[in-house]
Amino acid sequence: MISRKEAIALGGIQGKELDDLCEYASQVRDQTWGKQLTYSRKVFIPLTNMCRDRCGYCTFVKGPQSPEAQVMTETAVMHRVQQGEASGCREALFSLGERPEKRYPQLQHFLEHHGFRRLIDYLAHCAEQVLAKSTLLPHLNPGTLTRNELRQLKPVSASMGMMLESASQRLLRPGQAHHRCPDKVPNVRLKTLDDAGRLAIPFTTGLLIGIGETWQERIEALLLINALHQQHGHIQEVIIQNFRAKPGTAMAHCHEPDLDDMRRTLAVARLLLSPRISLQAPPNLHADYPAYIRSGLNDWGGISPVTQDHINPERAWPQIDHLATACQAQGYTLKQRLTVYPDYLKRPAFIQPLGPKLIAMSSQLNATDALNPIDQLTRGDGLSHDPHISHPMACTA
Ligand SMILES: O=c1nc2n(C[C@H](O)[C@H](O)[C@H](O)CO)c3cc(O)ccc3cc-2c(=O)[nH]1
Ligand SMILES: C[C@H]1O[C@@H](n2cnc3c(N)ncnc32)[C@H](O)[C@@H]1O
Ligand code: MET
Ligand code: SF4
Repeated sequence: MISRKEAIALGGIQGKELDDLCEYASQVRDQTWGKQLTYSRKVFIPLTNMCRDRCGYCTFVKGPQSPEAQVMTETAVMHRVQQGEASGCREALFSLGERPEKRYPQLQHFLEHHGFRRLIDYLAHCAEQVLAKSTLLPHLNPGTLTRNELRQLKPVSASMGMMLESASQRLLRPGQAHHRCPDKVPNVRLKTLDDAGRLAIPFTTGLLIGIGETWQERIEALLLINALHQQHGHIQEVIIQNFRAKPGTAMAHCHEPDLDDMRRTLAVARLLLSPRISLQAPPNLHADYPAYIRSGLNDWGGISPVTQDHINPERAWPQIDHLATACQAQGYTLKQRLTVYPDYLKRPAFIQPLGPKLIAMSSQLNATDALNPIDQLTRGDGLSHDPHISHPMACTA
């Protein structure tokens, strides 16, 4: 483990020095997580892609005038969930725009038409339906939430998440990634993380790397996350996600972080964060699995046999057997996990009221895993033209 001062001094290291740092981070990972890497088999549910923010890197967001703007109906949600069940998924990842109903009357009308006041109420309802009618566990990623909203969502989810992205205030200035994004104000996001801890919600957070933050700001963000975890014990995983530049966004021409930058950041994250916080990087946003494994991560996050990564739709998921082979070549097995990590199953406050269901699913997963460790995953999605996904205008008649 390293100090803040040491971490800051590691910015820019390369070559042998960087190799040694990564080796140290890998040893620390191995001591806690052993020779096993994990992933969660999931379906992606983009409940709506409308959002009141406009992050400079985001292609997910669509304005109501766009033909791609959508709100998923409950039928569409359940259809996708059933496809996920049939493909061995255990997680329904709800990821959506932030408070779009505050900006767009079309969305308000959709909600009223279906008997809901706020988008969060509709999200809670859909998650409840998933729990009642399927074996998938909801993981909710709707962005910033008040303590009351978190309290409302906890009983209908196994875990929740929200990327801190960055703790840099600078990124709110004109020309920066979070200009005019009220939900990306670092103190607002840190408050959500703190409230989630007070309510004992197993929580995922992380940093988006390469959106204009400095190395020192990255370190400060990791330390803030770790401090909240030391207070509440609720940060189950930290995602280190590399920014990908996308055509049509404000940041289309910005530099993407290079492999050394990601290795350095993963290794320092492993050495700064509490060892029991899972360290995750998505496998579909880069090409070098061995280098990532050798930088100290222990988890690949959610991977879907059914749906695209709707945040990065141009980046296909790897086939699980391919990923498993890459892990094996480095001396690691690949294991499916639930959206909530095993540590929390021993802590009743974190799994109320779903505890018995989660514990049963965890044992069942371990039993199946012993029989059938690797399944084939198909590429792509084929759902982008899902007839059940409605244009909001079509629903507000
Ligand atoms: O497919 C994706 N899954 C994303 N996930 C899902 C994640 O990989 C899994 O659902 C969790 O690992 C479940 O524990 C996120 C979850 C969060 O709580 C916060 C941010 C993300 C970001 C992404 C993402 O960009 N793409
Ligand atoms: C769901 C998460 O996806 C991430 N996200 C959004 N846009 C991009 C991009 N261009 N590249 C990589 N990650 C992105 C953000 O961190 C968001 O919180
Ligand atoms: N809008 C939320 C956020 O940025 C959820 C992920 S992006 C679709 O945190
Ligand atoms: S990243 Fe999330 S908050 Fe930002 S514009 Fe996209 S959907 Fe909205």
